[in-house]
Amino acid sequence: MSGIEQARKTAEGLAYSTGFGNEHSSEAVPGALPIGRNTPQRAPLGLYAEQLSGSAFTEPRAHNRRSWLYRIRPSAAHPPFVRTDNGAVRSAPFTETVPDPNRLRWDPLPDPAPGTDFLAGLWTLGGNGDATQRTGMAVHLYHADSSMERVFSDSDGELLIVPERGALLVRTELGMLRAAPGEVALIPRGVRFRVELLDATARGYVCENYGRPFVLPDLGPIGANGLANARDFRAPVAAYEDDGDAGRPVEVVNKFCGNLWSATYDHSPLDVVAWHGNHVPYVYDLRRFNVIGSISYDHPDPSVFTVLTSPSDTPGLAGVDFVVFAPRWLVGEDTFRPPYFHRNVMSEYMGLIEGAYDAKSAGKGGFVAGGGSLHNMMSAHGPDRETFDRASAAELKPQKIDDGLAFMFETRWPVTATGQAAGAGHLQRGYDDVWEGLSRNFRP
Ligand SMILES: O=C(O)Cc1cc(O)ccc1O
Ligand SMILES: [Fe+2]
Repeated sequence: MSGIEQARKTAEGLAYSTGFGNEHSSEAVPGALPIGRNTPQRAPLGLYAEQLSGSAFTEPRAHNRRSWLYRIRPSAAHPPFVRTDNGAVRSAPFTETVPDPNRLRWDPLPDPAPGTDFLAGLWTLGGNGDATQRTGMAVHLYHADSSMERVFSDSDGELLIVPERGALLVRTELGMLRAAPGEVALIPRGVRFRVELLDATARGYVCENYGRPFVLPDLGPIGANGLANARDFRAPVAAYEDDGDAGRPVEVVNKFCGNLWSATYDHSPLDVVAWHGNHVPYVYDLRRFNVIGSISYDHPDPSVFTVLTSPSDTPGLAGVDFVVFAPRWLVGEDTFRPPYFHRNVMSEYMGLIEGAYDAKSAGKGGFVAGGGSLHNMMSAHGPDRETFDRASAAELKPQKIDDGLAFMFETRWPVTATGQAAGAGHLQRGYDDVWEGLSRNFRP
């Protein structure tokens, strides 16, 4: 059986524990999870107890995040990490280019060189903030044709993985997740994981969130239900790798304050037999998103499409929001239905998982799946000319938008491109032209 077939067989039978932000618990071997205490004098079955903290010990209960892991070897037993090649990974602060007020758009990444795993194929587009201050975010893309054999963890932030092509099997310390295009997977800060490919190639986007962990947005007058529902988030159940007494060499790569560091362990660190807690990875199917929109007139702001938000200390002001443009009905009367022209104090990176986006043409050289656009703070954007002309003249019958899945990472600070993104061959030259020819129609 090929590696891909084996991984697919494993992924098919995955079990999950549901809910968002709740306390989960799981044991892969009966009796592995201590009952009634976290650190018994001797943990069950000869395991080592370890706490993994995603928040300061003293943060309010509503923000407090930690998981207790019961593992075959303690994480502390490892050789020194040494710097390794950062590849195409860049981190905040982003200083390779100056922040650009222009609208920018990229075609998809070119195919990866043979033998590229998820980590080698991680390519940073840009970002903001400072990884050492736990502020801001980075936009990465990835392309891969090989499963990781090494293990990765990110001390700088949580990783929201948005597959666009190819399903992934993500083996984490807390268990396995399957994430296919249309789903998103989140790996919390510090959790070690390995990405295996379930298809021949994989491609997608990653939001690295240096700031406060993503949570579900408040619903206000929407009420107790809607948008992304908590019960549709799936955390893994415990699953562990046991290399026996002899062990085996496993490379572990850690992203720390912007650089990659590597150590070769004598065993797999994915050796957690039982765990409980709320600092957990999860997967969410974007097709489960309950879309709320206008049923009278006008185009609502896209904040109604927020799946996850990373709050700042200012109420309503997110470090970064993850927003999805999912299939929905448009029924607005006397309304220009696609996104309006606008200039936004927040900065918008948009990607396309499949099909088309209702503000942009999707043809070659347009906004295509795997590509992305960056509309930085206050930059003027909105429907391209083709969309404006079509939507201004359209007959306003109820209309189902179900030919695409787009998303946005919307962030409070401008996104500064990396040198490789600003100079990329796949940066579209002449993006401004999509707004050319919007004719003067003023007839006083
Ligand atoms: O620019 C975009 O396409 C994203 C967007 C969508 C929308 O429906 C309203 C505002 C907005 O920024
Ligand atoms: Fe916008």
